[in-house]
Amino acid sequence: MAPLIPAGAGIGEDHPSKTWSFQTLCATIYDPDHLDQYGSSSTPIYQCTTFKGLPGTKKTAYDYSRSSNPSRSVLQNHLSKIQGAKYSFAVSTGMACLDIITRSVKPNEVILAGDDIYGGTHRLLGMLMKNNNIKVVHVDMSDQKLLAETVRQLVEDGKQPGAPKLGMVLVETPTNPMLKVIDIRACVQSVRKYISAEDAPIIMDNTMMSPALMRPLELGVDAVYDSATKYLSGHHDLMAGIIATNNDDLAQTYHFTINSVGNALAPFESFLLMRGLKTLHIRLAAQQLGAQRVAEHLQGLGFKTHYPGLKGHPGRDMHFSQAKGAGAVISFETDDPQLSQMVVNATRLWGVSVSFGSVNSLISMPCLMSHAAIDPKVRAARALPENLLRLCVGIEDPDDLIADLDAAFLAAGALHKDANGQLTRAKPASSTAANGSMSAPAAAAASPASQQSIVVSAPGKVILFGEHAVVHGVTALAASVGLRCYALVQPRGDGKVQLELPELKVNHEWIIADLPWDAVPSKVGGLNKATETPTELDARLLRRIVQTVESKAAAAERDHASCVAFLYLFMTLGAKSHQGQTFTFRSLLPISAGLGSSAAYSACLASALLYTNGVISIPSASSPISSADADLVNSYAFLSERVLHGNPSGVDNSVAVYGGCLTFTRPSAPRNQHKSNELKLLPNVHAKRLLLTDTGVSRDTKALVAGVQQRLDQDPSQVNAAFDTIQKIADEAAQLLTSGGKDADVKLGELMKKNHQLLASPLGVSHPSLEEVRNALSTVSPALSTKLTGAGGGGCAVTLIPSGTPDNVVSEARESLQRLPDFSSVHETVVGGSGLSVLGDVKVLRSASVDVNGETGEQTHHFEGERFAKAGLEELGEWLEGTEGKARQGWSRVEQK
Ligand SMILES: Nc1ncnc2c1ncn2[C@@H]1O[C@H](COP(=O)(O)OP(=O)(O)O)[C@@H](O)[C@H]1O
Ligand SMILES: C[C@@](O)(CCOP(=O)(O)O)CC(=O)O
Repeated sequence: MAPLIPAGAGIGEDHPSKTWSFQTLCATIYDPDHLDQYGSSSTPIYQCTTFKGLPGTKKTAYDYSRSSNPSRSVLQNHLSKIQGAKYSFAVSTGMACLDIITRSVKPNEVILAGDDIYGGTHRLLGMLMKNNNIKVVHVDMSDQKLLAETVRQLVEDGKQPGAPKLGMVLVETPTNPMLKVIDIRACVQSVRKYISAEDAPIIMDNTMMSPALMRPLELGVDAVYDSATKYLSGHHDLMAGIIATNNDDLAQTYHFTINSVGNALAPFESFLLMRGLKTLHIRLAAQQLGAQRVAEHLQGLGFKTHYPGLKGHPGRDMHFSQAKGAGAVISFETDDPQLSQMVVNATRLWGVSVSFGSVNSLISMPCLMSHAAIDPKVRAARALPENLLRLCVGIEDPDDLIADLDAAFLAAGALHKDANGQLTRAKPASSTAANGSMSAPAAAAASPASQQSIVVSAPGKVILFGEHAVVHGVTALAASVGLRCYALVQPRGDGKVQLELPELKVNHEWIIADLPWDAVPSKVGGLNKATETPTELDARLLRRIVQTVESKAAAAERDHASCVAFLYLFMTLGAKSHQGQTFTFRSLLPISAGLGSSAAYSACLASALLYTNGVISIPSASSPISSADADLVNSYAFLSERVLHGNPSGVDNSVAVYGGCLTFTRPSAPRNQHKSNELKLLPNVHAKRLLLTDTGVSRDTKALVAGVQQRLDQDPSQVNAAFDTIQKIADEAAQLLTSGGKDADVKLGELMKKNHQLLASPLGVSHPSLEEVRNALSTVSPALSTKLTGAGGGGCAVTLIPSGTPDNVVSEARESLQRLPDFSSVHETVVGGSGLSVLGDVKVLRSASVDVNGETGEQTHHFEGERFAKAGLEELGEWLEGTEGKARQGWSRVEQK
């Protein structure tokens, strides 16, 4: 028969191990009950489920591995030695320990727990409350008086017939993640004053300290558990939990439960844990030294830092009276959740991950990660700052860890470097209450942008003059049109990113952690995203993204480029640790018709990512988007355009972002001496009516731009002369558009025709379908001047409808277009209109339908994500923008420069 409960060390009183130090004990697995027949120097793995033989014989000390297994027995005996415990149990995870321990709490009993606890503990306690009618009371256990009074009250209340009785006390010190210190001896004393261990055992989670630093059984608690996934194993390569107790009854109960439930640690994990334990002492000593250095550095920089090793940490002396060291977990506050997120994103050496205790250093935001299971309101009530960062220091060189943190602070704008190279803390953008915690509404308001749903939108454009020439430094005159692209971003929690493109009939999904993050160059990862934009595409990152996309979209497919641009910006602005998002793009603009659908897509993509990564703040309803934010969106939109188009001029994305009617000149010596893009918004442009005719002939902007470059290389004098003329045309047109005057429309029409001729030859970008449109319309009325717009080669033509044109001429024009062989659609629009827009409060889009939960009476209002993806284009436009008589309120629009 297998041993019911694993025995203790099993060594005689006179064995020298009785005097060995912890360090020696850890490294020495000595177990006379399990001598290996071959004298193997490490304990073999008994990878078997059953053991042969009849019960009761010597051969059959074991029968079934769920009940006991030699690999686990050796581990448990070793654990008993290093914990100074009579009984130790090894199970599948730390949470499994709590599950086993809390199974003895009965319905209508109370578990008294701390108020700063791990999110997983909170979740399990919540489950017990919901399913088992167990009550949970949280109290700040670092407040001795409050704790004693709460215990007294609970015991007193429990005396009433039918009233809930105190059944267990759950303690952890230092707390996770605020590192609050609890006086264990005093806690035991105040609980035992009112209630016995039999009625209410005191259980301690010792994961933050491990037996290397604290032995809670010696301080009087009844049972202790550790997540052995952390320090005890130390390499982030196994999940395990351990329970220890000196109490015979508790040991019997735990053993019975583990055997019944079947969550004992498997043989291979037992072997791995034993291997990790041998270096526990030395690892933690090194980690602790590093943690002290890092904590002092953070405090020196002016961050509110929580670490028991710091002078002035509340309860520090108490901590050192019950523990041998301060551990290697630190938390600190930046006072700004978005800033914290940027810091996390900018670190390189610190792994962004939950958990702690590994030899590698980790950084995390508890409220988004380990403690996300706790409702934000509860977190706020427990004074857990949303901006809190948690560091788990590994065994790396502390100098490297500090240098990496400083670089991340600088990149995120949390620190400034002065002329002498001195680092000083930058004033946080949004500050919290003096104690660093926030009220519930403030916490909700500061909830990370990545958790918010938003809709962004950007218009298409029509180039009235100067397309193609603009790539080579000539001024283009362009205006936004009424047709727009919209993007809806919705948070999700499964670590996946989804890209839904209904217009292209595709829906792709990637696991964020599986994206090629290793290819993100440090110069991109380390950029201060709020002030800097990568100017060049990184060839390696692009290549790796193309490879990633290839499994979903073939290179020849239209969505291929959309996916590559999407992932390029997602990885440039986001982080591997992202919790997940769904992006849905809808385009009211015809795609690939020369109306700038790609630029509108790029502007939506850039702004959606900048907003939801917290790089820029989502404006409150209806307040304008600042021109600084618009500039940043424009620079990232240009990056996306570069992915889509190779060598774009930047005019399209500028119109998509700023809207209105503008001239745009790109720096290009010797044609102009500009140092950066010159963008001039044309004021007071009269509402010119335009017809936009889509020939339906698809073409490729990238190829057409490259074709013009080829002609320029082959015949520079002729092509440059054409560019000179186009420059004059654009200048004159800008004058006419702003000053108006007699015959302005006639003159503008003439200029359009002239510009078209030059695009046809020598630039060579017209197409028979475009010439047919021009002929058809000039036959209807010679007053209708038409030119190609955008890249040409098909796509769209733009026609100026001079003021005073009778309606029947416009209808006739439409009819004649319908008769053309190459014709897709015709839209009437006016020049100008708003640029980038954001709807931060998507609640306004919620339908009237409300679900009421029968049990709780809670109401769920539906934001119709599905409607966004599926609505017809006309319905979508009216839903998002409202109708003429009743425009949708709440949109924030770009301030006109
Ligand atoms: N709504 C959209 N969804 C996905 N991709 C889009 C969307 N709009 C544009 N694109 C991308 O932009 C490309 C079109 O760019 P381009 O040929 O320059 O046409 P346009 O003149 O309309 O900008 C598409 O092939 C696609 O990759
Ligand atoms: C041909 C060009 O001048 C405009 C391209 O516009 P579109 O992609 O056809 O919408 C190229 C550019 O400016 O980047």
